[in-house]
Amino acid sequence: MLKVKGLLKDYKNVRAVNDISFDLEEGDIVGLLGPNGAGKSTTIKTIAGLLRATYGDVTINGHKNTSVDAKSNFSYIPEMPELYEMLTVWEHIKFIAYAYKVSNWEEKAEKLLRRYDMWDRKDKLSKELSKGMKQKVSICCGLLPDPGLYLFDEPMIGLDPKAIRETKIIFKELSERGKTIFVSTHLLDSIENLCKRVLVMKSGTIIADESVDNLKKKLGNNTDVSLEDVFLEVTKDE
Ligand SMILES: Nc1ncnc2c1ncn2[C@@H]1O[C@H](COP(=O)(O)OP(=O)(O)OP(=O)(O)O)[C@@H](O)[C@H]1O
Repeated sequence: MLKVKGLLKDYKNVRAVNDISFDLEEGDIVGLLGPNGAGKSTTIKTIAGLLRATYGDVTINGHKNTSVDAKSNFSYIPEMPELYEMLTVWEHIKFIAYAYKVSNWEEKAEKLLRRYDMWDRKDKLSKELSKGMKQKVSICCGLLPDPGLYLFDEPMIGLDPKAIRETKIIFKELSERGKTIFVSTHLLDSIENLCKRVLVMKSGTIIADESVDNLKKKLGNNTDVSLEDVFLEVTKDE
């Protein structure tokens, strides 16, 4: 579904992503972990085509990531929700529905907004929403077109516990329907039981690409070991 080959991204004087390669298959939920500045957001933005790769190839369902065919087959949900201040929640949803030609969109949108406790706020302007509410709208907009691939950058930040739980349930439902989810996060316990596989980045490179179980085994197969323990161990400075 997603193929990343030899991806390298330089900002002026900074090599943010240094020659990374990986593939994601249909139905995968893969976590992208790493300390601050590791290159997670840059990787996701480059896959989404918002940043131009310095080198390397990214394909989505066999199509180059910047092509229209690829763009119609993924949703990118950014770290900071980017909404139009003077549009209401419902107008955002309608905009996405029209842009992606979503059939039966009103019914789907109502279900999504209800799941995120946003139905009663559908006529509010986005500038009147809290940070968490904006995040919920951003997630609903990403979910509405029902693409094959979801790129989530820190989706849980700012969400209340109920919305975090709902998001995890939605991830599972999407995966069961063969959708692919690539999710960066620092909230390790939020994905521990969700992602079978994690990529760990540090200083622009992938230092681990394994199942959570395998990573735990590397720490002695202790059943008390958490993903947080594993993360701190693999990312510690030598
Ligand atoms: N617009 C930019 N211009 C120059 N350097 C940048 C820019 N954006 C990010 N960087 C640098 O690229 C590197 C990777 O940043 P990135 O935001 O991808 O990391 P991250 O893993 O998402 O971090 P965080 O967990 O803090 O969100 C860092 O060294 C950062 O300082």
